[in-house]
Amino acid sequence: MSDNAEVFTMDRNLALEAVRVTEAAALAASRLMGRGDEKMADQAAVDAMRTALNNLEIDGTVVIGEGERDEAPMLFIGEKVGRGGTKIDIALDPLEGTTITAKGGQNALAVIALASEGGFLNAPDVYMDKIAVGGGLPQGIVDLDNSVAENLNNLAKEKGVEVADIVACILDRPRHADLIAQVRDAGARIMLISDGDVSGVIATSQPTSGVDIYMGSGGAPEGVLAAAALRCIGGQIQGRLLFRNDDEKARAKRWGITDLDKKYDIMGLAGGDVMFAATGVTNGAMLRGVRRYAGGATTHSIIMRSKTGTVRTVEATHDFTRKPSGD
Ligand SMILES: O=P(O)(O)OC[C@H]1O[C@](O)(COP(=O)(O)O)[C@@H](O)[C@@H]1O
Ligand SMILES: [Mn+2]
Repeated sequence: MSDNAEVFTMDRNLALEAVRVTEAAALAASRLMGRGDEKMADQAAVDAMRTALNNLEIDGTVVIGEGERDEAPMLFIGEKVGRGGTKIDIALDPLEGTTITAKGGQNALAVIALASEGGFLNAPDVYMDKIAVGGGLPQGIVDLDNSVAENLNNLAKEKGVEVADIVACILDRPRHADLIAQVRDAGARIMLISDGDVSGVIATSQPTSGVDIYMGSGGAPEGVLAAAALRCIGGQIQGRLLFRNDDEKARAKRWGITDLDKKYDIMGLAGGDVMFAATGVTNGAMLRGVRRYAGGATTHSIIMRSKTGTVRTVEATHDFTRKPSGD
């Protein structure tokens, strides 16, 4: 983290501006819900998010984006966005849940997080092993280096419940077969999700979601975004990058990561002053999806800041007859 990040405070109004950015991406992606074309839905979200971002009075740098310049024509890592102003680092996922959207499933989001310069881990697009729990629990109650059973038992004890009452949210992937078996052996319950672990991690901090712990590997960029959300809403997350080959290791090194086995805590993933905004694309546990009707649409968003812990939900009505682009 740069020295700047320690002393720098983001303009709080920026949080309210950020929601326009996720609203625009969600509105665009939602038009393609259930159309079976992930790429088209993603591209629509990317285009809309980029246009909205470039309207903000910031000197923004995309730190977590759509990929490296050669593979992502827009919102690539290192891309400068905004009309000029405060220096801000940006982590974004214009469509978190491309497959969900293509199938019209649950919990697709348009997501952005802002940090003071240097706040985010420059995570390459590799997998990350993650563990997360909600707020109000003692620091270190779960740890990536503990066994699955140990984590579940400690969490149950702290929450004053049986292990059988604990629900672990895990991405439904063959790579998680062993993890799932260990959770079952420990006696806990499981909620398997098809995609969308930003939403899965945030669910740990929401009592109504029924999720107590998130476990397993997903995208590293999504780990950074989820950490930003938990910084604001409360909760703990740890992440460790997972590399499948030398090329992925080389990528990490290119972004200045020297210790490839490092276990990152929440501040290591998203430090300094952080803001997080998300708009529902499809219906989910936290947010309703975009609803479209003649001449307009409604969006449902959440915006939050680490500095104050204020969490706002914003319901917006968009009139396409007056604002055709929906931005
Ligand atoms: O599908 P994989 O390769 O297991 O990757 C998991 C990652 O993909 C997602 O499910 C969906 O992400 P995208 O829609 O942005 O591609 C993330 O939530 C998760 O971190
Ligand atoms: Mn994603």
